[in-house]
Amino acid sequence: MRLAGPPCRIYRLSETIPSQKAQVRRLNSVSTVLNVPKADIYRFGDANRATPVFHDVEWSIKATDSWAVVGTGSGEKSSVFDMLMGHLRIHPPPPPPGGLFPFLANESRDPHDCVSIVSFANKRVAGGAFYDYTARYGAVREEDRITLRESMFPETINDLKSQTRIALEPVSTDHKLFDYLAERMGLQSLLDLPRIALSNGQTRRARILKALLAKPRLLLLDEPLTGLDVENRATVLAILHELHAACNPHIVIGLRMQDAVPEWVTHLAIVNEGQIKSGPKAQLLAYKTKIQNATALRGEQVPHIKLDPNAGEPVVEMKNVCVTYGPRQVLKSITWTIRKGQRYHLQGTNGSGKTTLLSLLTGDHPQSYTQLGGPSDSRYLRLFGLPRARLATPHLQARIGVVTPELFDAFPRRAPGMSVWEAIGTGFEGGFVPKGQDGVGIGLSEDEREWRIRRCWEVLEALGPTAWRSPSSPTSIPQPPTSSSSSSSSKIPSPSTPSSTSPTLHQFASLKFPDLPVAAQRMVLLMRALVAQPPVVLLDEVWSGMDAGMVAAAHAYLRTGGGVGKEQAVVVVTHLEDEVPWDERDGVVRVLLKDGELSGAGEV
Ligand SMILES: Nc1ncnc2c1ncn2[C@@H]1O[C@H](COP(=O)(O)OP(=O)(O)OP(=O)(O)O)[C@@H](O)[C@H]1O
Repeated sequence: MRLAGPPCRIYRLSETIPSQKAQVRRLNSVSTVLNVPKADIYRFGDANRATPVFHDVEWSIKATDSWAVVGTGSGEKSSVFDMLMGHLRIHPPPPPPGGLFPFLANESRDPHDCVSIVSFANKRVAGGAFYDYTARYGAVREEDRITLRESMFPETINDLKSQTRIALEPVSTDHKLFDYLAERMGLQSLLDLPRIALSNGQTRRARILKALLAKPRLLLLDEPLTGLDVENRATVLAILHELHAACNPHIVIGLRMQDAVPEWVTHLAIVNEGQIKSGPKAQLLAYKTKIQNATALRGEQVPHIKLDPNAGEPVVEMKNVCVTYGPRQVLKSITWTIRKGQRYHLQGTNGSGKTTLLSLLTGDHPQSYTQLGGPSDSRYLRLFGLPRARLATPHLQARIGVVTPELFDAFPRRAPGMSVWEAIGTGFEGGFVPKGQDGVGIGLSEDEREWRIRRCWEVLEALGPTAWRSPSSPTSIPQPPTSSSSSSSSKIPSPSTPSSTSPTLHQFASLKFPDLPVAAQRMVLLMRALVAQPPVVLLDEVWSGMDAGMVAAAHAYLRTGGGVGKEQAVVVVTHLEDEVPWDERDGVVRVLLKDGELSGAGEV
């Protein structure tokens, strides 16, 4: 049974939260939010003499200041958030009575309920098993029917079998705050949709809203703007600023080194090579820029290659293609021809249908079957010269290299997990299970097998840690397994060229994919998408969560012709133009999806 939500009325923020002034006064009287005395930070279980995660940290956050933690996604920034969540040992510990969070000294609630985190840099999927991320495109299963509104108030969900209420603690009873935030965040019209139907950016906004409803006193938001379009970035930032200014809750955000620092942030904690430098923004911005430039330069130095956009044969032909869910028409009439050699930047606001459009090409969307196929039909979807319905989905998976946020979240991580080598090797078939003794496939001719092994080493060399890791900061990549029982099940064949024999690459290839920091996992999935040199490559929000050095290495590889060649077509989806490896000098075509129509696609 679907429950009607609370009546919708728009409230002003000042009405929805306790008097700002009173709150700020109360906080000022105990004005220290966070206090880390001069201390070393260790993983739990490490002896005091072990190498600390961070040395000599001295960090204090006053309630009146606004902080951002800036760092790489390779583990260091998330370790700072781990420390703030109490998952690391601080030695010597912050002194009582306040401890780490003096402002909570008189708080009646459990401190664990007072400090919460929402991380977009670091999503880990429970259980690690592969799940069918394409479920959101099809008929929604009963258990996936939970609406966005119900997910905000789980106590309103009925048990599927007994049809009685599940006894849960209310997340929040503050319907005023809920209505206010849902309206401002553009979520009101989505509240009664199944939660799994939401787009990536819509889901991210919903996660922030849910965290705010739980009324933490301190909210840590790691990379809260990832995947949001330009307008939503501004809105979310403005809301966070308002809430933070009212100290309800106090907010600390996490940023990548290459991200712009919001205007209202007054202080930075910059994490680099085992050190946390903290202080006023004005004093630390130059330091941040220096680290950023040191890693980003390589990408800039790659020359532009002007591509001939109309040279290749069509690999995708769409005419008047549409996708509807009941009365909701997401794609109205899409006409688009993608040719070999073309580079597209697909633009559009959150929820405009970009992922839906790409899922038609990959065959993941059931409505891809219902589009017609003959060139004389008034609407059709043809892939590689054939009607989509005549192509088996595994055949499409082998011919389209793809990275999307959904695939990243769903990729199998269950223990003991694939090795990096095996994860890359699955890219030849586009599946999720490593195949063959070498992890590059079965039933191959010797030439094909050798070519595949060579390609794995090529992508590892171009996009592996030797291409992006600073030699002075080796800490962020875990060590390879020592026991034979934990080593990879596929044998890693030696490279044929001496340049690829770096021990670092061998070690990296044998690591377990799930053990890698999230940014490195993203690089591995990019390698997987490129390894087979498929005729079509779809890169949807691949750069989010990557460090500047990784983005630079990936851009350089894609632009030099090693990553993708003239026989391949590439579609990049990102909200930031700077993140597209090619620009107008290379012949990139920018297409915009708006109101279900695609503009800028040129020919029919
Ligand atoms: N089963 C469904 N029922 C109704 N609407 C749906 C369903 N599935 C998806 N939608 C809607 O389709 C729209 C397109 O979603 P899609 O993921 O393609 O957007 P997007 O452009 O990729 O967004 P983002 O930039 O946030 O990733 C969204 O508004 C979504 O809510």
